[in-house]
Amino acid sequence: MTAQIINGKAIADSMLNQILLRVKTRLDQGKRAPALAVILIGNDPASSIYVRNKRLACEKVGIRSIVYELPASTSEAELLTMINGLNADDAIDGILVQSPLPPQIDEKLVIEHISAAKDVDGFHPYNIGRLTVRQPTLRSCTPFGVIKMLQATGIELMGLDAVVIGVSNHVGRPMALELLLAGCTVTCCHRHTKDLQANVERADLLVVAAGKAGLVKGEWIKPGGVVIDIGINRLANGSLCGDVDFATAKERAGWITPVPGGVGPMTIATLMENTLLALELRETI
Ligand SMILES: NC(=O)C1=CN([C@@H]2O[C@H](COP(=O)(O)OP(=O)(O)OC[C@H]3O[C@@H](n4cnc5c(N)ncnc54)[C@H](OP(=O)(O)O)[C@@H]3O)[C@@H](O)[C@H]2O)C=CC1
Ligand SMILES: Nc1nc(=O)c2c([nH]1)NC[C@@H]1CN(c3ccc(C(=O)N[C@@H](CCC(=O)O)C(=O)O)cc3)C=[N+]21
Ligand SMILES: [Mg+2]
Repeated sequence: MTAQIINGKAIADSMLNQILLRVKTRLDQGKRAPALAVILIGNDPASSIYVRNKRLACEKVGIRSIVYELPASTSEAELLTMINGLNADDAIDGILVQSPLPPQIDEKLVIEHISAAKDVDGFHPYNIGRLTVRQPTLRSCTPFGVIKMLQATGIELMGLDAVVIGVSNHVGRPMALELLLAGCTVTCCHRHTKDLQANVERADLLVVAAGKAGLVKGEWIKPGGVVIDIGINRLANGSLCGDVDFATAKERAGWITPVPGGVGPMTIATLMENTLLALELRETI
């Protein structure tokens, strides 16, 4: 069997078109455009590319973006002061601090400092808690983007045996919570998992977010299963790949996402939607 490729880029583009229409409607009604503040600290080349992609997406959908580029030497106190200002600024709807951060800055502290109502990454413990108790508000962009991608593809999630590899706060954990909310039976795998292969082999739906090229062998995939590869790895030749051996996995899976062109564009489209939602939610209080 050869898998159907899930075209995340196309699904994300149609989401962006719908967001643009919603923003235009606001403008026609005399309301203002949403605004996203992005803080980039230091000059990690990958982070610079992602931030540029976020700014381009904002331009496509009519969201005002303000990118703050701060030196790698920025202190934690300086960053927290800047966040205070953005939290208090009524013209700002979303605040995103690009990770990773330099070692002198405690990421947990920074995330908790962002107003939960402006946490368009969905990383704040309040927003993670909302998802945990089945009352999601602002949902983490990558996991929620994966759910939207599966819905757009027409894949029924209720009752599936889902296996998530990777349990980070930003990706793996909220992914497992999203799948639980969607009615899957969820298994979480990590570095201490005894038999990764055995878990993968029984997955109707496999979601991989480890950041290790070649971690999942194509031969492990359950025939006809759904494979979502969140991993982004840059190879020595400059090309990108995921965590799953794509060429072999696609000969067994029913559905599979490519890297690039799979989950990445969905993450960015969901960030745009969250920014609009953050504005709408603040308008109702
Ligand atoms: N497509 C997109 O939109 C996005 C892609 N990414 C990509 O997704 C990947 C994961 O990101 P992130 O969660 O932030 O990464 P982290 O490094 O924070 O977390 C990786 C997780 O994978 C687990 N892991 C690592 N190696 C193994 C292994 N050999 N076996 C089992 N589990 C393992 C780790 O386990 P342990 O906790 O035990 O160490 C950890 O839980 C990266 O490639 C990143 O670039 C990230 C965000 C968005
Ligand atoms: N506060 C914060 N929020 C994030 O959401 C966040 C972050 N920090 N730090 C880094 C990770 C990574 N991430 C990606 C988003 C889009 C693509 C993406 O668009 N990828 C394209 C390829 C892009 C390329 O060519 O490099 C694709 O997969 O098709 C990738 C990775 C968001 N992250
Ligand atoms: Mg991480």
